[in-house]
Amino acid sequence: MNTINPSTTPAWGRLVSLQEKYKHLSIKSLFEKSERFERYSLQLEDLLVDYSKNRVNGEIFSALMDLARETELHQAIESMFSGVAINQTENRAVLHTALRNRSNHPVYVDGKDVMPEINSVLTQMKGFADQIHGGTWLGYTGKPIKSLVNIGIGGSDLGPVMVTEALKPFQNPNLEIFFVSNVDGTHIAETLKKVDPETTLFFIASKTFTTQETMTNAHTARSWFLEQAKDESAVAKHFVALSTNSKAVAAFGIDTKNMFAFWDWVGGRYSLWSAIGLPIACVIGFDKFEQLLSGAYSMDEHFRHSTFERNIPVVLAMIGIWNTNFLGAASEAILPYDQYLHRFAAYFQQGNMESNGKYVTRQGDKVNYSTGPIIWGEPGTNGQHAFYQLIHQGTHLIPCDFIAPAISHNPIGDHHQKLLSNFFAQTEALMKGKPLDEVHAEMRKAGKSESEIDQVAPHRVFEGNRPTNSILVKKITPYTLGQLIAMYEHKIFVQGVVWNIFSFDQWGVELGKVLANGILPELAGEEEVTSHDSSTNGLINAYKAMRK
Ligand SMILES: O=P(O)(O)OC[C@H]1O[C@@H](O)[C@@H](O)[C@@H](O)[C@@H]1O
Repeated sequence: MNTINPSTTPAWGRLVSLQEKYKHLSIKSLFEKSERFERYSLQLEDLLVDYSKNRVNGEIFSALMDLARETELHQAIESMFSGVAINQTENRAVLHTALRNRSNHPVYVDGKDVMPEINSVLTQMKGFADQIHGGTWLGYTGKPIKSLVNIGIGGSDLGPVMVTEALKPFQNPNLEIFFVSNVDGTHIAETLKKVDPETTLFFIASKTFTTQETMTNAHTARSWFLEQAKDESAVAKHFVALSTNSKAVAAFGIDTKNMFAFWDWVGGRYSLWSAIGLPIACVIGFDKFEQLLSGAYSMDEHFRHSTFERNIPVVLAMIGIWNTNFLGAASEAILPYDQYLHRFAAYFQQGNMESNGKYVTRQGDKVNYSTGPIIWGEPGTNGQHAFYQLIHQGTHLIPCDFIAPAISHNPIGDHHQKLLSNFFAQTEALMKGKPLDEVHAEMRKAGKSESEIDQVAPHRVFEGNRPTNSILVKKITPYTLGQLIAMYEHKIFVQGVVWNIFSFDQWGVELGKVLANGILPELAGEEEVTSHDSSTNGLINAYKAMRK
């Protein structure tokens, strides 16, 4: 990977001047040109991305595209797809795209084509998913599996949770799925209350198979299971492992023939396309899982081969960079107008923040510009009645992505039209705002007194000019969901390339883990702890006193 500091490129310099030149640029005024929507929207099959409601004009857009070129994005894209070890701090390739490479053309890592291994795990997954989905995999007392429990955390949890929720309309009604991630005993305890050991299958999902939370929950699940089954040999019918670590899987007591492998070149937060996706394949069926892969593949092809100006992930990423680095936005909201997508923002909170929450450049210095934004969001319309106040009238600039399907899986009465009327109205409102004279006129019309108008009118003003993207898909299907996920994955990738950071490691999660491991034995006895600063000592000792 190159080590170009984006802030030293000519394009960045131009963007700095453009920011000054267009500091009063109003999005509304950009719409005086009638072809704005046609020029500033892109379509890939049934996915439409409208980025016209951004504070971006032709000059800014072309400087952003130049910035992508000057930071050698094209070479970086090729390096990722072709298996170069671009995750340099871990010396690994980054090949979630190979997992969904439906062309099956060879992809080489260290001179070896990885496609045969990928295909062989997919075949193994199909064999297993068909039995679970078809009700022919039987538990130790001969009953079909009804309940699936995925035990995993971070990337080994969020993807399968998000996708199984998003694709609930495609779920086999004979199966129910649960996810246990938190080491808080409540999570596993409440889940185990709902399932029967005779008809439950546990997926122990962990890339490393060493993660404290997952191993703790897995051991608890195993003990709970054996209390009833009383026979170690029954474990094989009820526990499977999704991991890269066959030794640790065997040591846990799961037969490696019940292990579904993946590889170190699959990042945790990019792993739902790998064996980590097995629970998805079980509940929606393997054919639908393949459609999810195909959707992602279609976005991969679009991303790899489209010119930057017509490239959806590139355009979204560069507009995000404009908002972050030139307009000063510190966060981005993802707002799906689809209840099934209720975990979508949480999924990309990890995807984005673990990937691009970095202040060290690829050459090891501190960056002199902002990097990854804070990602958050909830489904519309719920968010409208909660936090949109701040998006409309707060002091922070919060660029938002609005996502909606044209066709609902639940076309009841006029629910969907009401939902979508809000989807359309919000981006319009955020752009147009409402000036003081309009508020005055409205209040006068409503017969308000002049003193009331003076007092209240300023509070009813919306300054508008708040940037949004609108993403409309025909329907949420495995295919379109695959496209949407891959679109955001590549957006994150592009931004990491431009920001000159390493997007595929996550050293920032380590320190807390190490300190917790040191504290754990200190919590065992009654003696006073003195090994930390006075706050940490004070808290630990207060905890010990309280638990007596
Ligand atoms: O899949 P395992 O190895 O259990 O890791 C689970 C998660 O752990 C966290 O600390 C992060 O590193 C995540 O990226 C990862 O997805």
